[in-house]
This record gives sequence, C-alpha cells and structure tokens, in this order.
Amino acid sequence: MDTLLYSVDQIRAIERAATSALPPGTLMRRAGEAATTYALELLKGRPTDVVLVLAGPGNNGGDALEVAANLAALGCKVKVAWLGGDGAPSPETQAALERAHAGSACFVDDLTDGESHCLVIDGLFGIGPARPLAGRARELVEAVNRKRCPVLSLDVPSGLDADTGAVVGPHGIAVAATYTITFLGNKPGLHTGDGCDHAGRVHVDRLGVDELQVAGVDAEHARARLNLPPLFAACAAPRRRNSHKGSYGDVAVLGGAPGMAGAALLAARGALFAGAGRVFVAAVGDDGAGIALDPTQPEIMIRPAAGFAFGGRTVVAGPGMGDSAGATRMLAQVLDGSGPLLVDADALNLVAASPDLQARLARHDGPAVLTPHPLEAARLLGVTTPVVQADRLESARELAQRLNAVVVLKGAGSVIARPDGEVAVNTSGNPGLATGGSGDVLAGLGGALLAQGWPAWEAALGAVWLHGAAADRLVNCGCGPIGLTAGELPRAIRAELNALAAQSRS
Ligand SMILES: NC(=O)C1=CN([C@@H]2O[C@H](COP(=O)(O)OP(=O)(O)OC[C@H]3O[C@@H](n4cnc5c(N)ncnc54)[C@H](O)[C@@H]3O)[C@@H](O)[C@H]2O)[C@@H](O)CC1
Ligand SMILES: [K+]
Repeated sequence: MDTLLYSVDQIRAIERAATSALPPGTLMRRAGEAATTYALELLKGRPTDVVLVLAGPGNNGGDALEVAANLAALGCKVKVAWLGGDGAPSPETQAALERAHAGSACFVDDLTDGESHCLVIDGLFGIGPARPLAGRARELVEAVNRKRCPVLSLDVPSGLDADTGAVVGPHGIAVAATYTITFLGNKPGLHTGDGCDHAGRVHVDRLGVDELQVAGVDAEHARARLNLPPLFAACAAPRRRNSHKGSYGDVAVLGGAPGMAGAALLAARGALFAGAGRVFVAAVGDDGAGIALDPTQPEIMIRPAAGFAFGGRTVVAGPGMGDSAGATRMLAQVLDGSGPLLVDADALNLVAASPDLQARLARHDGPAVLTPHPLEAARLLGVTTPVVQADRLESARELAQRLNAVVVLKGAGSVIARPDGEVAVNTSGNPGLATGGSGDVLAGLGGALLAQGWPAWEAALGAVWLHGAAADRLVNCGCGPIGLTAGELPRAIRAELNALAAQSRS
C-alpha cells in the first residue's frame, strides 16, 4: 500500500508535472484503464448484470466515462447517468464523453428505483467539489447510498473532502463506497473522520507517474502518512535475558479520584500488559484512600498521590483525575518535572482551562504525549467539536505546535501529530473501541511504551496502532465490535506487542 498521504494541492502539482510531460489525455486514459481493471477484479470477470456509471461534469466524470466506454467495449451492459455542468467539459472529458456515446453504453436521465446493478461506479466528483452536493447530484448520491450493491468510487467518494475526510458541508452528502481507487497518490481524507465510513477499501494507482515526474512533491514533501508498524516496530525489541523489572520502567497513573477509580485502574492495566516494569496508581483524593487494591490485578501498586515520588517515573496524568484543587496542584507538579509524560482525559480539561498549566506543559522538559478525543481537543483549542472534526489533521497539528507535544487526536482514523507538522493517520481499529474506558487503556499503553524508552513520536504511533490492532484481534475472534469492553483490551494488546517484538527480531 502507498503509505504517503498527499494533499489536494500536492496532487494537483503532481498532475501538472505529469500532464506537461505526457501526451494530452494520457492520465485520464490511464485512470480509466486502472479503474476498469480493478472493477473487473472486483466483479471476478465480465458481469452479466448492469454496471451503473455516474459521471460528473469535471475530470472525475471524464474518468468515469472512460470506464463506461472500456466496460462497454468489453461487452458489459453499462448504463451512464451523466451530470453535465454549467460550462464546457475539459477536452479530455469531452473526448471520453464522445467515446462513451460511440459505444454501447446506454445514457439514462434518472435512476430507476429498484433496478438492480452488479456494481456502481461513482465518478461524480473527485478532488474538485468546493461546495455541498445539491440538486440532481444530491439525488444521485442518495439513490446510490440506498443501493445494496458494491460501489466503486473513482479517486474520492463524491462529496468527501480529500484533505480532511469531512463530508463537504454544511448539510452535505457523500457517496458511501465499498471500494475507492484513488489516483496519483493516497489522500488523508480517505482514512480519517467521515472518510473511514465513506471510502471503503482504498486502492492506490499512481497512473505510472514515477518519482521523476513528481519532482518537487516527493516523499520528503508529503507531511502525512499512514501509521503502520514499520514506523515504530524497531522500538519493539525483544527483551534481553539479562534484564529485570527496573529495565522496563515505572508507570505512575495520576488519577483515580474517589468515585473514578475504574479509569485509573484500566490505564494501569493497559500499562501492565504493555510491559511496564512496575505500575502505580497515584490516587488523587483527600486522603488518597479511595482505592486500596485492584483484586484482579494485585501487581498494581496503589498509593496516595500526595507525597508520591513522581521523579524518574513515566506519568500518565488524567484517567479519573477529576478537577479538584488537589488534582490541579499535582498536575502542575508533574508538568514541571522532566520525566516522560502522557496527558489524557481530566488532565487535558484542566490544561484547557488554565493558561498557567498550558505554559507549564509547553515548557515540559521531557517527552510529552497528549491523547485528546475531539471534544477535549476542541476545549484545548478554544473551538467547537465540529470545527475540530472539519479538519482533524490541521487541528492535531495546531495543538502539537501550541503545546509542544506529540498529539493523538482520537476517533475514526486517529491522527498523530508532532510539533514540526508531521502527521500520521492510523490504520488499525474498529468501532468496538467506542466504549467507556478504551481511552484509559490507550493512555496506560502509551505510558508503558514511554517507560520502556520509546521516543514520544514512536510511542504515540505504536500505542495507537497496537490499541486498534488489539480491537481488531478481539473482533476477529467474535468479541465485538458490539459489546467489546475496555477490560478485554490489555490482554489483546499484550498479544499484539509480543507479535511485533517477535517480528522485529526475524
Ligand atoms: N486532470 C487530470 O489530468 C486528471 C484528473 N483526474 C481526475 O480528475 C479529478 C479532478 O477533476 P476536476 O478538477 O475537474 O474536479 P471534479 O471532477 O472533482 O469536479 C469539478 C467539477 O465539479 C463542479 N462542482 C464542484 N462542486 C460541485 C457541486 N457541489 N455541485 C455541482 N458541481 C460541482 C465544478 O464546477 C467542476 O465542474 C480527480 O479527482 C480525478 O478523478 C484523473 O483523471 C487523473 C488525471
Ligand atoms: K468520485
């Protein structure tokens, strides 16, 4: 899989460079051929049922018309719903339109409800749409989304923003594809936010455009990539035989205020099963006596936070921490320290509410990872959740820069960003993770990786990927996604981490 993710501006630059080096119409012809081959692969050969092709007014429509002409020439039954625009189509799209008309494809004005198709090819809009779909375009998308057959989107599901993964709005609509074949390079919007539900399985075809033709927009210039094990697996070294618990670091979870012990214990279990040498809960509360012992996990040492020696330990601040004055004081203390730090949940809300804590965090003299969900990110940025979700990559980047920390913006296609603007979009996981406590386990897991010496960026990438992979493992054995519980994650994380460490040796 192509793991670099290109912005629309970068794709346009690649397109310009390639177009100037190739005979006119080459890229569209190649896009049409690539999509035709992929469609036939999906259909396992020439279908007997009708393939429905939706073609829009721009070059995405041109790609679709190429596919329609190709499939018809191969003897497939093809119906085309063509949505002309206000202006004249580009010369390439006009040529593709004439090719499709000249063949046996049948042009239709409207979609007949109830008509069955073996495949819908969605070529209404690609990287072009600047405004929400309305009128006939909207009706076509609504009709396609009601269909039960597979849908193959060309380049981008129509109506989705390829940069952000948000449906172009307000009140927009986008095709919910089963598959997307995307051209010239992979795109972030296919892998995060709404994109996760709209793109289906993503296949990249570079249209034969090699690195020379994309000079100026190559790997070094892509500032986003998919998060996969090669980015962090080298940190998952197998254990040395001559080692002891002190070799794998201490994690202290600062949280577990009275009535909120569960969050801290889940984080602590996440840390324990991810290999931290020793795990503590530094329990916030008047006397710290809220929890004495985790009976199912007696390895976890529970101490009052007041007087706890945080120095030299990795601190996971936030799970069940509350917003008391004592919690705020403790948080200020750990932010002023120099150990590895992971800030989650209530600690993020305290930071959001306090310029003083923000300044201390930005000055923190050690590795720091923040794990906000979109609402927490919105509070930290002083905006609303929809604003965060409208551009998850930029929101994560902005937070990482402001707070000088690696930021994990959770949610479908979690985005991991670092202060220099580099971002990664996670590839593992499923909606089973949308359950109380799963974020606490992620925080503990991230803390354990930091405690074992992983740098902040790799720890964040590794934690997010392992957390998702653990959920995928559970779903594969029937434990979810519906009803997956956070408490089941730590053992599955352990299995994934050990598999990763074993692979890194082979
Ligand atoms: N130009 C090239 O060389 C290549 C282009 N390719 C295809 O071309 C696509 C980009 O083409 P375009 O830049 O023409 O963009 P699109 O085809 O995505 O859409 C642009 C067109 O849609 C109209 N439009 C935008 N939003 C609309 C809305 N809400 N309602 C109705 N009309 C709307 C615009 O006025 C314009 O006519 C790519 O996604 C890709 O599929 C590929 O064939 C690769 C090569
Ligand atoms: K499309």
